[in-house]
Amino acid sequence: MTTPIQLHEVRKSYGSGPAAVTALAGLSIAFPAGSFTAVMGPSGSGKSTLLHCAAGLDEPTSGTVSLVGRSLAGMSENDLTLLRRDHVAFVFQAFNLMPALTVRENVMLPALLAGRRSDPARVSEVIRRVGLEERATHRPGELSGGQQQRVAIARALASDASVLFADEPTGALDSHTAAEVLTLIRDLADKGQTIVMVTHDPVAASYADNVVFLLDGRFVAEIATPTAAEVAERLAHLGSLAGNSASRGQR
Ligand SMILES: Nc1ncnc2c1ncn2[C@@H]1O[C@H](COP(=O)(O)OP(=O)(O)OP(=O)(O)O)[C@@H](O)[C@H]1O
Repeated sequence: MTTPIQLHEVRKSYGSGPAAVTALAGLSIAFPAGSFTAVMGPSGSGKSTLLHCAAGLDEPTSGTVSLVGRSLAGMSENDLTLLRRDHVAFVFQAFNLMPALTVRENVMLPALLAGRRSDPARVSEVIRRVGLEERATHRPGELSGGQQQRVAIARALASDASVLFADEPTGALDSHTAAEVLTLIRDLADKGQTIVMVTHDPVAASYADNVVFLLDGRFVAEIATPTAAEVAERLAHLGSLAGNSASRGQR
């Protein structure tokens, strides 16, 4: 099986000297094709930095990243943009929709930016799948948070990207709407997309095939076929360790 996302000994530091912050401390991790992985860990453990480095949105201080079989080291901004455009979809907590465009236009935007023609029937189909067919001509400001996130998911569906990065996709949603959105993300994984989702929510993580836990920028644990209770327990344990290491650092 191929491995579309691979990080090898990735270190990421911000700033320099005594004020430097190490967000990733030599992290090696691989996400196999078609897997749905939740990334968890205490606040500041490096989850978003992992996602940004894996997607080529941020450059590691050292170590290597490969995405859909391409090494990102030394790749130009332009080539990175093209690689993301053709292979990667994003769903963020803050929806990232264009306020002036309708639902339908937002879903078609990645294809438009890539200079590809959208198939109108397919666009209608993905909008129907996320339950927004009656809202297709509305603008994001006229939709609820859950509906806006469903537009972002429809956009990811329409893009046919092989990799989806999601950063707290349900962070702004109530539990019922979050469940709907997670079911849609789960469907994408079942259709073969490789999904990496950062979340604080053990229930959200339980939709994944696998949960990886970070602490202080390192991989520390993993749970396959997780239940929300197992994840919550592990997270509480890591939270207490994070507290200890923070207080050690102050001495
Ligand atoms: N642009 C930046 N400049 C300086 N420090 C940063 C920057 N981005 C992240 N950091 C630091 O790197 C560490 C890891 O941050 P990151 O956002 O990856 O953590 P996280 O696990 O996603 O946290 P949270 O759960 O709170 O979102 C933190 O100590 C953070 O303050």
